[in-house]
Amino acid sequence: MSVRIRRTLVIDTVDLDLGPGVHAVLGSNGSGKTTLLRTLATATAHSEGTLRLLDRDPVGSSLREIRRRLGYLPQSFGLYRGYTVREFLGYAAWLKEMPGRRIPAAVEEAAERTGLMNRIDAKIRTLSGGTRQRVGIAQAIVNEPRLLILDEPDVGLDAESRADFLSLLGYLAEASCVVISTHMPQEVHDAFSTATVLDRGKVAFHGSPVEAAAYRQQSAAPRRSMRPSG
Ligand SMILES: Nc1ncnc2c1ncn2[C@@H]1O[C@H](COP(=O)(O)OP(=O)(O)OP(=O)(O)O)[C@@H](O)[C@H]1O
Repeated sequence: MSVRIRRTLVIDTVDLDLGPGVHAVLGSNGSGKTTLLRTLATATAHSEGTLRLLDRDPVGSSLREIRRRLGYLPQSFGLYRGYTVREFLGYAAWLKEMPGRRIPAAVEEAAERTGLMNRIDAKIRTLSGGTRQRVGIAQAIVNEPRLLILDEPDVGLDAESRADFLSLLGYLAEASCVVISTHMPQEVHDAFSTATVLDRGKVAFHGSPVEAAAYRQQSAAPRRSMRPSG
């Protein structure tokens, strides 16, 4: 499938089949990572080819069904600063059309999994940047999504929070397809299921994260040798 924004072909004939697991989308700035993730999250429509999400075409009532089972953390997102964490997560669950009786337990579970229980009744405006990022992750997982799209979720997380986050990803990926755009170090990618490297909107590489690292090193090499010496 391809995605055009205005007239520009931003995603060019990307052909991927992703199942349960953690799938990294890598590439330099402007390569199309955010656009691909927005398309998988149904925030941007694809313009050519076919897109199937959770075995459905993202149109009409199927689109609504996909969104119920989708979690999305955009690169930058708005938080209701006057809400408490509990209120905000409850609102996110309501937007996902979760049954009202299930929402309180789902909110606490998402807060527990993201280490937010001790701040669950704090107003969002009082939270640090890293804690707000955890709220962003919590809102993405509150409905136990089967498709989870995370655009640079580790931004602002300290080393301990990142380690917790990676074990959370491992747990979620047992049953769900997790697609993550990240600038995390290579050794972290090695635990992921696949890595896709985008280059100007095309898939330049798709395979194991270890092979992706070798590919990226190789493709970066000529550029390094072009640096002026001295
Ligand atoms: N709304 C838009 N209008 C015009 N061009 C856009 C728009 N959104 C994205 N683009 C262009 O599409 C290309 C891919 O952008 P995208 O944000 O998807 O890349 P990215 O790989 O996520 O970059 P980064 O790592 O900097 O976040 C860029 O050239 C960008 O300028």
